[in-house]
Amino acid sequence: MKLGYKKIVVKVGSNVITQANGLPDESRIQHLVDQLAEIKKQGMEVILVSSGAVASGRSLIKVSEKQDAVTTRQLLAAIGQVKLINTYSNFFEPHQIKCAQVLVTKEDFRDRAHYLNMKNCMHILLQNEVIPVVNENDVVSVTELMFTDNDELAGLIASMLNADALIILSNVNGIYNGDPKIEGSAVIEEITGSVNNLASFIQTGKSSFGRGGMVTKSTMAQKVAKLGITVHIANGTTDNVLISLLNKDLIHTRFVPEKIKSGKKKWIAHSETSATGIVKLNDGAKNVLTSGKATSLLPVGIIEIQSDFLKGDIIKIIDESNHLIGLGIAEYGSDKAKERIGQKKQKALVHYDYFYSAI
Ligand SMILES: Nc1ncnc2c1ncn2[C@@H]1O[C@H](COP(=O)(O)OP(=O)(O)O)[C@@H](O)[C@H]1O
Ligand SMILES: N[C@@H](CCC(=O)OP(=O)(O)O)C(=O)O
Repeated sequence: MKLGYKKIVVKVGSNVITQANGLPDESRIQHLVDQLAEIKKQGMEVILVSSGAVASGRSLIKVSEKQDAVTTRQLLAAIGQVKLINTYSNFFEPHQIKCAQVLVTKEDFRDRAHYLNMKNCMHILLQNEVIPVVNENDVVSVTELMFTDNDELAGLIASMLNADALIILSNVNGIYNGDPKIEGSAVIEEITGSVNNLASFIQTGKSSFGRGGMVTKSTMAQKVAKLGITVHIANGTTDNVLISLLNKDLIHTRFVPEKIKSGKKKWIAHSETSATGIVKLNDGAKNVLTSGKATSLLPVGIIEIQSDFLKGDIIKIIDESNHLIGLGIAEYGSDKAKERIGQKKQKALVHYDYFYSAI
């Protein structure tokens, strides 16, 4: 295959594997499995992030209209995930490939011990030639505990496993420069760096069974590409989509990766929600820190500690206008940091190796 990746994460959206009538599209699932098996046989490590539990559940049980949305989703996902994983398992079997169910929550990425347990488990599955099939644990992840959607989850998995590429399969050919339904809109084939006006192209509506929509897909894709992982958004309903994409024979959107960041930086990049402290910098410090050079955050550039933290905590670093500059791990607590505000020749609050620039 022309794209010489060694490890890829493939995310399949609900729409790709659900028919218009809401029932699972088994022939589509089988076709995707056949392609994944082919890719694996070529020597690539494959991790699948698949949505579709709720949609599968809908085909198995009729839910009372009186039931609220949260419990309905729990019920459908709990029943549907069994069917979803069985369908994958049955389709992988003729290829002599085993798949494994990995259900995760946001909490598993926040807690470093959980994170490392999950990472070790994934490694052992891959070492044993098993394809992990990952989904959110929708039974316990409700309301604010949920991922924005499985695109966010796929981005986290790709970062955690240092994948070469993340392939997001949706029901459109990629990100269009206008409404995909309107004639004249075309697929943006390559996106480099942070494109400020990207969101303006995207309609806020989502496809019928999806959760996050294209806006969250593009935000996540830019963040993941910044960590050094190529992100592709392509149409999962196109025949042979994965094989064509990997052979550079498909029109779709590709996010060009930046320089590869370390595993620790990748974890920090996705840890904004678990940050405790908030540290405000002056413009001079902001410029140095975001210049791309290896520089640590020194107390001389700090103008305010807005929220307390302990040594080892993730802290948010903001500029004078309160915009996020980056995230880092504190080398000491906020008590010491407060004493050192604006002072020269003090130990760095965040070492360069543990700083992730969000700009
Ligand atoms: N500029 C755009 N380019 C591509 N798709 C867009 C754009 N604006 C809005 N969309 C919508 O985003 C949808 C895909 O997102 P989503 O519903 O989250 O899918 P999935 O279930 O695959 O995660 C498309 O079906 C499309 O209608
Ligand atoms: N975990 C849910 C999927 C939620 C989700 O993000 O869906 P999608 O936007 O189609 O990728 C399920 O399996 O039904």
